[in-house]
Amino acid sequence: MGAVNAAAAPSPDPVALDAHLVVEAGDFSLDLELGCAVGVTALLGPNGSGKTTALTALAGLRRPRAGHVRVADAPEPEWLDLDRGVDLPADRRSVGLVLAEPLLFPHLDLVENVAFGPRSRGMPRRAARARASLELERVGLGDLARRRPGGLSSGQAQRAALARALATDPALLLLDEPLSALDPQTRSATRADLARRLREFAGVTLLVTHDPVDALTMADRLVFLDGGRVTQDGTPADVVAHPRTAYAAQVVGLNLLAGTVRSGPPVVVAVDGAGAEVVTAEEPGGLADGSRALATVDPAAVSVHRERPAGSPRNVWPVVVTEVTMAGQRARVGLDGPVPLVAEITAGSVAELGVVAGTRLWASVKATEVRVQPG
Ligand SMILES: Nc1ncnc2c1ncn2[C@@H]1O[C@H](COP(=O)(O)OP(=O)(O)OP(=O)(O)O)[C@@H](O)[C@H]1O
Repeated sequence: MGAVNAAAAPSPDPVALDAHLVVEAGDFSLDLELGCAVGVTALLGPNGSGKTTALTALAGLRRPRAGHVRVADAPEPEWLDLDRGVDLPADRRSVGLVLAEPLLFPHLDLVENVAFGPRSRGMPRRAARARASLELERVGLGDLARRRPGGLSSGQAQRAALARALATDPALLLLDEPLSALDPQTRSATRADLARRLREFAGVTLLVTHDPVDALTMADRLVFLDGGRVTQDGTPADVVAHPRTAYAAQVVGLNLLAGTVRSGPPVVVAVDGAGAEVVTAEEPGGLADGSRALATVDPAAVSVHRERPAGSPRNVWPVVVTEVTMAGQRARVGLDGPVPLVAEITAGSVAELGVVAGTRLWASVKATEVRVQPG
């Protein structure tokens, strides 16, 4: 049996991006080691923690003081090795870059915008346009190929920016807060399209974001930075189980419930495997009956009670406390019930309700506190 198990054990994913970046910028210093497999790694951290500095150093737009960058699948895999005098210029690094603002050429239509990269790398005009059309199809913009950027919505422009970044077959895709300039409705629809496209991309993606939903829905791995140093590196499940910093706890602390929509009013998400439903006061556009959705609830919006609460809350479930973690005057309380939840309550409530592992309580969430987006 042992031999069978050993044979079946998955081998670790090969490292496709191997980097060590030592960057100094004024008083700030970044010292970051990264080993990423193919897939999406989210880079998270508070303002000024060094996320953008890391991306610009990888792209060759900023020179580290020391370090190395190797990207296994790039045509020229050695991008940086300062000990050996290697520092490949930005235009020879196989990088796609998407920023918060799409920065498309206003006088060119979408096909020409997206064909620009392949053309400038020597691809013949007709082939570059065919490639651009394919990339636009892949992000759902096939019908808008002849439009100029001025005629696009913000979400369409950002999808066009992704198509442009991928049209050169980069080995490394860098996304710096790609959804942060979008309004909430556009943001969730664009996120779903982006996530779908990234799952098909065969290279390494580094996604800088402040948004927990971006990180939890798109990334296979989370790397947390603070003050230019890695504070935690793991899968979303690892970080949820053992967040090492208050920032990480806050990021992964969001209750995220995947399920299927039943159109309303009120709109309901039937949570996968739970036999429970979550009612939302939102009327999310584009979520047809039976479509996949993600409902999110801030732990601070989960109330706990000794008795079944009377009155207005639409979402009320009997729960059992699984664990209590104190952080200053607040406590995070794990709850097992028809839907798994984390509640964040005051230390005073913990004492008042006698909350310890095994306590039976009622949890309630107002329908106005449930956000829903395409899943
Ligand atoms: N050219 C520079 N000269 C001096 N300081 C700089 C320079 N570039 C960046 N910094 C500093 O480096 C630190 C990291 O900045 P960086 O933009 O990488 O952070 P970030 O994590 O991307 O932040 P945000 O989330 O706000 O975008 C900041 O303190 C910033 O002020």
